[in-house]
Amino acid sequence: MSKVWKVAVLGAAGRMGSEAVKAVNTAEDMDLVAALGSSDSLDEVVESGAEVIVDLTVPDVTEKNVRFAVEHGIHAVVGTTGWDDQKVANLRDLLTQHPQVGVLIAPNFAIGSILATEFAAKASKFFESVEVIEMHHPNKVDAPSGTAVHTAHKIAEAREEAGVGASPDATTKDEGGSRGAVVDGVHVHAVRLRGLVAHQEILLGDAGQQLVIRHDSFDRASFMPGVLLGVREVAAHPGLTHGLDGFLDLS
Ligand SMILES: NC(=O)C1=CN([C@@H]2O[C@H](COP(=O)(O)OP(=O)(O)OC[C@H]3O[C@@H](n4cnc5c(N)ncnc54)[C@H](OP(=O)(O)O)[C@@H]3O)[C@@H](O)[C@H]2O)C=CC1
Ligand SMILES: O=C(O)C1=N[C@H](C(=O)O)C[C@H](O)C1
Repeated sequence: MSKVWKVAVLGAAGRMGSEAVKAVNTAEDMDLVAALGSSDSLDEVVESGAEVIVDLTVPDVTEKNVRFAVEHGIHAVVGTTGWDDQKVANLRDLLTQHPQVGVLIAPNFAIGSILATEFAAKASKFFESVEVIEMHHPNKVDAPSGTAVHTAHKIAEAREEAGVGASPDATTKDEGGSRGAVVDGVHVHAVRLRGLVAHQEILLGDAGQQLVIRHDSFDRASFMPGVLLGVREVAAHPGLTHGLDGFLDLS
């Protein structure tokens, strides 16, 4: 009999959380021991004997939830957005005091999205210009998306390593932020539209040519294999892993 993971889902009544509850309940190597909403106490996680939490809550509370888990020796798989540099640095500090605990922060659990980000970062040193467009359902509370921020970061890293300069841009007058947010020097545009789930395009331009790398999540089912992989792997990776690509062989 293989290991059966005791899992607590936080944000269990939400769009992602409710899918995760179904996915964990369907996985033979997992046992859903707690499903928490916003009015439940985190003490339930400890009382349930959970070995791993899956955090799919809201940007304002995810840091508190993850800190609680780490302080109680519980691993964490985190899909919630809002992990800025300061929060990530604080978490790294905390994990040094709990070296046996693993935390995965996954800006996106969908394999296609992870590959799109990877391909875009690889391609970006060959093109003078690069911009990101993320498109989501209108109930999303944060912009730009965590995936777009992560993608911009990876692109910026790859271009810096290759010695590629900033994308050319003659704009001197931008009425109302028409050129979007600038994340690590990469312009990021956010669309919110009824009917959408989660979509991203990376536009790469050079003299006389354009490459567009696009990923679409049409259903939240697309995220579930990644969530389950995270639960199965996180304990084997103590410390912080930022991006599910850390658990995949993309070489
Ligand atoms: N990494 C990935 O692949 C993906 C990540 N996401 C991210 O996941 C997060 C959740 O998205 P989504 O499901 O659409 O959002 P929802 O608003 O549908 O769900 C959030 C849930 O969290 C609950 N919640 C709020 N505070 C707490 C708390 N303190 N403890 C427990 N539960 C709490 C809310 O409950 P209540 O209604 O009672 O307030 C709600 O049910 C977002 O940050 C989103 O960007 C989304 C899709 C994919
Ligand atoms: O809120 C969402 O829906 C999503 N959030 C994540 C993000 O901000 O990148 C992941 C995915 O894009 C869906």
